[in-house]
Amino acid sequence: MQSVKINDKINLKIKRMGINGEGIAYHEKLAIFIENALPGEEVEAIITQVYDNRAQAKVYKIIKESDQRIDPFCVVYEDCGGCQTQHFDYSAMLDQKKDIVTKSLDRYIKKYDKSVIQSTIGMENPLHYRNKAALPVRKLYGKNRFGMYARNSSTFIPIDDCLIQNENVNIILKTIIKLMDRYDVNGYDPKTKEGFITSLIVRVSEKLDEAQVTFVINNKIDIPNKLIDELIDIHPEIISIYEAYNSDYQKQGFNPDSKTLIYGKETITENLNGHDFEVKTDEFFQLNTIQAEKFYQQMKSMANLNKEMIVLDAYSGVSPISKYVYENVRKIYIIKDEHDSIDVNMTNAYYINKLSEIADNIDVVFFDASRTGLTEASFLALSQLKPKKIIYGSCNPSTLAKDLEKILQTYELKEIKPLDMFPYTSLVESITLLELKETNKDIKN
Ligand SMILES: C[S@@+](CC[C@H](N)C(=O)[O-])C[C@H]1O[C@@H](n2cnc3c(N)ncnc32)[C@H](O)[C@@H]1O
Repeated sequence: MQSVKINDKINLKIKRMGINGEGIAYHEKLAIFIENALPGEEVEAIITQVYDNRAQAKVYKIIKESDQRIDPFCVVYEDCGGCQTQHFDYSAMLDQKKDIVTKSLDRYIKKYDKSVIQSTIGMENPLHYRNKAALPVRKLYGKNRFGMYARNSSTFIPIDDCLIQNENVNIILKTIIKLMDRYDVNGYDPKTKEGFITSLIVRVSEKLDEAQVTFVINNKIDIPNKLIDELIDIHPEIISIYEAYNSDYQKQGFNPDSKTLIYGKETITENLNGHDFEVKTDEFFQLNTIQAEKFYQQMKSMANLNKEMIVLDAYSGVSPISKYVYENVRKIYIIKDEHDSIDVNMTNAYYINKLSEIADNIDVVFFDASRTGLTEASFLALSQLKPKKIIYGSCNPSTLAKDLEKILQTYELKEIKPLDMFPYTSLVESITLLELKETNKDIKN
């Protein structure tokens, strides 16, 4: 039996922020997650859900307000699920991101030196940073609209603009919607089941001013040529247009095999610190161009490379890490996903599918895994290759901490640098430096 039940009203002191941006308080040792409450605040909260090990609540009244509470800058912030921390001072949020990393490690790792966790690398101007939007489209009251989903729900919230998206992404989205109205190409209407465009994906390259558009449809149709012609006439920077299929209008994304190029090139080019990247619509590319440059530079500098070293880029994607480091090392092994294209310019790069293809001692392994953390193959790589250093780029402090619990049996934790890749959200990116313990070096030799 829990100490609270649904609809109970209780006073709570918020101790810290959770990984989804909620305030966390304790009531008779039960953790309660309170949406929109900030660390340091005292609130009267209404319990909305009770689970075995936690409860959820919403703020009924703020009794003591945090000095760091600010007015959100977006009119749909309360409804939209895109941002979670617009009501919190930006620099205070950078401190919270460091704290989120610390609390995640505390859960999994018994003893470590907390001073290894550095301050969060933030943005000078944290607006308009997203270089890509993938937004649902609906026909509402006779008009096409793009929008977002409400927090924790599939309710469509129409928007006209988004202050965290690149400004040209907003402008292109608005042009497409206007042309959809003009040419009677309609967003899906779940009530009438009419219309067929379920979402729009717009990606821009900020350095080279190119743009890519993907129409996601739930029915095989052809987007009229006159719509495409007018779109590229208004926006000559759009050099790549795809159509892709997804039968479930509530799900983001699409089946990569269903995509068809309907105009221009397969890729757009972005440049980070002098390195060009060709990106297809379904390929991973960091969403925040300014922070991506800092992220890769940081990974490189933490590795402290020299021309004698042999390194491994284990989750390479379009190979940003390899491009940043290949000129500073003797040889680089790159593990690619089957769909990723190979860059022929890196003459000391060896593309491999399996670890058994590595014929050298590896000095440094770069991991830049997905949110789910390292795969079994990565742990196998560590136990077989025993690299002297690991540079682990993570976008999820929970899976990072879980992985570190295992890695720290043989490696020493030297440094963690959180980085704000997604301002005004609770997401935390970080880079961790680990070094092989002396005792394990002996075993290898
Ligand atoms: C966070 S992204 C990083 C990609 C790249 N390092 C970058 O910075 O753009 C993770 C990448 O890991 C790839 N990936 C996921 N699971 C993988 C696996 N089992 N083997 C190889 N690559 C994988 C994904 O395709 C994706 O490109």
